[in-house]
Amino acid sequence: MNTLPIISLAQLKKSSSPSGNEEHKRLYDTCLEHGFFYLKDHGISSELVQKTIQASRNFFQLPEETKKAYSQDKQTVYPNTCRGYSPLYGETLHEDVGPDPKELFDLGIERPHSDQPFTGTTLIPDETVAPGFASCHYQLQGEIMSKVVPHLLRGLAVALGQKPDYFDPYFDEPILIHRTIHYPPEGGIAGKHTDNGIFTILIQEYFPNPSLRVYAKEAWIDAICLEDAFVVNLGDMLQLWTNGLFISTPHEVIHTLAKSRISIPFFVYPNVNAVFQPIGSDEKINPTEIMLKNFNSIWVEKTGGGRAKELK
Ligand SMILES: O=C(O)CCC(=O)C(=O)O
Ligand SMILES: [Fe+2]
Repeated sequence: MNTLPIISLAQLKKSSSPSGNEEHKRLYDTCLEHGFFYLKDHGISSELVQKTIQASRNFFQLPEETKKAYSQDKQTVYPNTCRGYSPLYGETLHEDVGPDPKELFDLGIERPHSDQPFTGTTLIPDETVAPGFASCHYQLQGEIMSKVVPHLLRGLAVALGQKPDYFDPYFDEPILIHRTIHYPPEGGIAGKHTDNGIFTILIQEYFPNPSLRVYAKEAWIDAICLEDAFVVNLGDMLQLWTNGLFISTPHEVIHTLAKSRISIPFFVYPNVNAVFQPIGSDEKINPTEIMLKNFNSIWVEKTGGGRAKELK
């Protein structure tokens, strides 16, 4: 059966040599060929993951008017479509599929408001309204951003033949879209798309049958659930940064099971005012401009996410 590769974060962290180890070589090949992999040995407890999935499930079971008190239009961060609750048929990831039957809540890294996009606080239900929702999510976010993201960035830098700290200056205050999604039973969908950022760390609720599938090596591959492993997929911005070497892979969710499904993707982007030059080019790229265009395409024009327009 065609499956996605498994990469060990602990092995990536072990390397003492500047050119990396066998795991970095496997990561390099994986990023070239699949752009999608499982990440194991990430150091985040499954108890915290399970608690956060359950807290999400409880939030989505609240009455619609309770959830709508935290809608995107109540949020104060610019653009307000990057935070808060979006009901069923809110997001369009592929124009032909149309608005997705799924509901979601977006969090970010809590920072004081500024005139920069994607920067500020989230209006999120407190413990009395949704017990454990904010607290579990922010604890998980803290762990993902300290135990996983910096080490994965370093692993990718070494795999690319760069110094381990190559990406560090661009990610000291990264932008994060931290999302939890609820797919209804027998018909939850996320339309075909690519992710727009550097990479996405995806936690999917465990089910014996897969709902996420990935188009790699000219075939659709099921991203089956592997217990205790996260899914990582590379985004368009890393594809651009590496001049097309590392690939951002199309994927979609078709959830047909009788129980609804929770997933928790963390979409990682560089600092809001970062400017990077794709490897081997003089071009200067502002990631925030790319992000704003993507948000406009998804939420305003409703023409899809990432490179969805190229995917028929
Ligand atoms: O829910 C999933 O498994 C994947 C969701 C996804 O690809 C996305 O929101 O970008
Ligand atoms: Fe995605």
